[in-house]
Amino acid sequence: MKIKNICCIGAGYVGGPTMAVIAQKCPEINVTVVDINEKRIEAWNDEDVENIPIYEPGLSDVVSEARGRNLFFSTDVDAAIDQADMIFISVNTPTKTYGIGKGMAADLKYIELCARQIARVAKDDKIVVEKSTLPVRTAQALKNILDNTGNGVNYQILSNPEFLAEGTAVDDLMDPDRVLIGGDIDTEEGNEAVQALVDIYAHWIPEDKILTTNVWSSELSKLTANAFLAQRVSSINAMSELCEKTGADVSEVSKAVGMDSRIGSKFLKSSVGFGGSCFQKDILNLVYIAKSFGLNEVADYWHQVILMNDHQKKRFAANIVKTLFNTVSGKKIAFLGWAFKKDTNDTRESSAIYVADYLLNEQAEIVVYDPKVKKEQIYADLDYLNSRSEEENRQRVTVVNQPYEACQDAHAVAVLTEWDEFEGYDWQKIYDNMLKPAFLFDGRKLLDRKKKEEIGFEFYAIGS
Ligand SMILES: NC(=O)c1ccc[n+]([C@@H]2O[C@H](COP(=O)([O-])OP(=O)(O)OC[C@H]3O[C@@H](n4cnc5c(N)ncnc54)[C@H](O)[C@@H]3O)[C@@H](O)[C@H]2O)c1
Ligand SMILES: O=c1ccn([C@@H]2O[C@H](COP(=O)(O)OP(=O)(O)O[C@H]3O[C@H](CO)[C@@H](O)[C@H](O)[C@H]3O)[C@@H](O)[C@H]2O)c(=O)[nH]1
Repeated sequence: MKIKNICCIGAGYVGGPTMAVIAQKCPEINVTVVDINEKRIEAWNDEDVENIPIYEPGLSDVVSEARGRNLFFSTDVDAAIDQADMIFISVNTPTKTYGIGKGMAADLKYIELCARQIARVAKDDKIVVEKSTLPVRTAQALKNILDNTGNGVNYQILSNPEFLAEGTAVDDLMDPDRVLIGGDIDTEEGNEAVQALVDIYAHWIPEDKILTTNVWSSELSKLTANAFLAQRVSSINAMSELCEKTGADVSEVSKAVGMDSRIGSKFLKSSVGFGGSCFQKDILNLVYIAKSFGLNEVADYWHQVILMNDHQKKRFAANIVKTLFNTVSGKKIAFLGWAFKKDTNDTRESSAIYVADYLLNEQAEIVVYDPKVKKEQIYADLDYLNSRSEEENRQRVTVVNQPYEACQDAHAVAVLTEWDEFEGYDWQKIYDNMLKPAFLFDGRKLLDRKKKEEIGFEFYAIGS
């Protein structure tokens, strides 16, 4: 079966980059990315490709090559569903904020809406691909909705979880460690659908990296991969606190440990805690699934990864207060970085938000500089926590476009994101313009301690 038209519902951090790369690599397939968010679609269609809504290194080049040729962004969801042979669902699946499973389970309302819309519109057979990260066995629910509310057409449901990391999305999509496709591999129709998706990826990915499994293994592998990755960060962060007490240095420990080929060197960088839209949400979802099967020990085991992460953010903030003579009230703290990691404008679950909230509760004044995050986003992140009034957030937090301005007259500077440019700043100039003693807190182990101490900074870095 040859796919001619693809529709992707959801033009976010996954739908946008993933479809741009598929369109670039498969010029004979028309790819239409649709979203109900008009502003987002408008930005994807902006004449100036630098204004697309998602910052990812290399993404604007891919979009400008394919956009208008075989890559389209639209708000006409029905038309795109109608024309497509294959429909990717790439909508958000956040943690539930209400009702049963509040604070733990994945909220599947957007997924269900997509399924109902597909069922209503589709007039011929479709392959529906789960691209969003979903609880294991969601495909069953999708199939039920499609079969029971549809127009009698046949659906094949595939699971094709996305493993890209933000900040490296384009590289990850061009050269992934693997592509995972789950389908109904016990039937001929199921195999045909799986093969149709394999054929798309095979345009640029070696077939030995394209893994096919049953649907449930595929769905669960995505949650498992994120749980393992986040667990490594929490494990090294747990060691960072012990390092600080014992004179060990967590960078040295992680290098020594990571050189064991059985352990490996990646994802052992201690930090002010992991952020991002995925790890916390997906582990909470895993914990909820385990609990719902009565597997309490399994649930508690994974939950500890989150608790450790909460502790890491809190202790970084508490250490700032303690070091600044037990009070930050009225003191100016400069934040370098707000995004949850470098090379992205995404701030979802960024540790910076929680560190700021803690310090604001201690009546600090915060000035933020981030190379890619917009002012409105920073205020929206703080307002979302509902810790204080929106007016107070705007009074006490200032957002500037220049790092030296952020650090001017500050009592302390805190590095919250590992943007490359931070180490290259004129730190002598920053020191000269700060109040003394000038405190520097490195939450990312990015800065050279020796050089900063030579300048005169009182320097604190996670894990040493
Ligand atoms: N962000 C990542 O790095 C990443 C990586 C791998 C997997 N995932 C998973 O991919 C999924 C999407 O994540 P994201 O970061 O792209 O989310 P996102 O919030 O950036 O994008 C989702 C988009 O879906 C749109 N949408 C929601 N309901 C819709 C509907 N009914 N019709 C049309 N559009 C609708 C929203 O308006 C939004 O623009 C999630 O399940 C996430 O867990 C994310
Ligand atoms: O050694 C490390 C590695 C990461 N982090 C932090 O962990 C968070 C997550 O980083 P990363 O995993 O690189 O970014 P994400 O975009 O959240 O990607 C994760 O989540 C995605 C969504 O499910 C998956 O697709 C990816 O495979 C998975 O890496 C960030 O705050 C990082 O700063 C560390 O503190 N130390």
